Amino acid sequence: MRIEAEGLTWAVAGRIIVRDVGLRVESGETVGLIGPNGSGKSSLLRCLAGLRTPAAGVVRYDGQDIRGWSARRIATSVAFVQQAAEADNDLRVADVVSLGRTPHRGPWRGLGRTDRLIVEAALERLGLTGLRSGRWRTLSGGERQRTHIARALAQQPRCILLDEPTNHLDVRHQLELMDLLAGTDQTVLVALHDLSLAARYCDRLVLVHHGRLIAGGTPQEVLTTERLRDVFGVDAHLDHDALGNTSITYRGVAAREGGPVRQR
Ligand SMILES: Nc1ncnc2c1ncn2[C@@H]1O[C@H](COP(=O)(O)OP(=O)(O)OP(=O)(O)O)[C@@H](O)[C@H]1O
Repeated sequence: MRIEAEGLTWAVAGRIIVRDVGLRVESGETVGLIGPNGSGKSSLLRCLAGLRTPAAGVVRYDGQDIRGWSARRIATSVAFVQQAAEADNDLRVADVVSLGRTPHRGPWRGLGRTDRLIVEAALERLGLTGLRSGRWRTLSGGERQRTHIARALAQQPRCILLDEPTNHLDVRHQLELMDLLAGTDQTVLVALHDLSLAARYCDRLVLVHHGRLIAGGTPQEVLTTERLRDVFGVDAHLDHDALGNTSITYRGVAAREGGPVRQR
């Protein structure tokens, strides 16, 4: 599914948070959304997931304006894995993942055989089969995060939006998740702070700064020493090899004009 935004603007309490964003993620692409803290990544993802009403502009799924769509209709197309997603404390892992089937069945109907198979497959893909009976309140941060990603997969959306899905994961689980996202046929837009992961796994990156989309393209095109300094405030050395891999060595916080130089 293609997901796009045109002239998208969202404001709260008189402050513009997402400013005139034009973005297009093609069917099957894995696109990384990068930008410093507070630049508007989560807000943009929420607008794209239909959770925020834009002040201006439009969000389209496969060319269709989603204005007026019900939450359920949106959820059959798009799954959103939020940063600090919560779930009822008493639920078991498998129950949380089963919630992903709700848009397809309605809240009060039990799971059918196909639903159960889909839930089992999602548990397995996130390595949660052994934890299926674990209680939510007993899970680690990373286990909760994987559970929410499994719920999103069980939803069988055509597009997955993820907000910092790797922040609680150990290195192996980070790589497994990124492999999964890059390998799926679904359209993926994923906000990431880890620029090396973003460069390694994403087909394209889009860079948000002060609510505006200021750059988009291949990781090699978007990640430059100038942007790392000007947008992220760090001095870094970038190596883009012939195979398209990028390695980033951070040297320190970029010196502010008139400020102290802090380098290691
Ligand atoms: N509901 C809201 N009410 C008031 N301010 C908000 C609201 N949602 C977001 N903001 C503000 O909008 C700005 C962008 O926030 P957002 O969470 O979209 O950024 P982000 O790029 O995802 O940040 P981070 O990388 O820290 O998660 C922040 O200054 C935040 O305080």
